[in-house]
Amino acid sequence: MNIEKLFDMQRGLDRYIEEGHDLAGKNLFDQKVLALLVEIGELANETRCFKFWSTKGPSERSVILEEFVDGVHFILSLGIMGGFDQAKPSFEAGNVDQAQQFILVMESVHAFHKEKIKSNYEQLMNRYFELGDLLGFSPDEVEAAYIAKNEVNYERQKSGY
Ligand SMILES: O=c1ccn([C@H]2C[C@H](O)[C@@H](COP(=O)(O)OP(=O)(O)OP(=O)(O)O)O2)c(=O)[nH]1
Repeated sequence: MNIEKLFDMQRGLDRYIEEGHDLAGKNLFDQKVLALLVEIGELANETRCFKFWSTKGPSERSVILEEFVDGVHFILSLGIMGGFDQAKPSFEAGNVDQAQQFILVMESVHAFHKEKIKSNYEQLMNRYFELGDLLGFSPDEVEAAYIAKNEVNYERQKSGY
């Protein structure tokens, strides 16, 4: 995965969205942190990994991957805002299950929100990409899905979404 390229694409999209909504220069940190938490919740819902009370299976892989890369967008965006866009993720998950990894990711979001420092950002990025590994996505698949969704995001902005 070419993470520098994804940071560049994210920078362009963020600028485009902010200019289009007259938000240039506005501090959107809290909104982006909440957006990321919501995306993580939506992702967990699609995997159904915590629904021990149900026999229904997860959503289609492509649906889960698209939710996953929505979160990638907000993680990159937060890294750009904080000046941490040199970060490089690790991809290998530890010995935890999906539900545990979701909780680790959410804890990292809160830690980064409390203290906007490089080590907290790196932990968040690593844990999120490790979650992708646990969900069965390769770095190249994540990159391709990110690029596709980035394009969709431009189209949605252009169509007044
Ligand atoms: O400053 C921003 C704001 C948004 N996005 C992207 C991230 C994500 O890929 C998408 C927002 O998520 P989604 O497509 O789920 O939008 P929604 O408004 O929640 O969609 P829906 O109404 O379909 O649930 O916009 C950015 O990259 N930068």
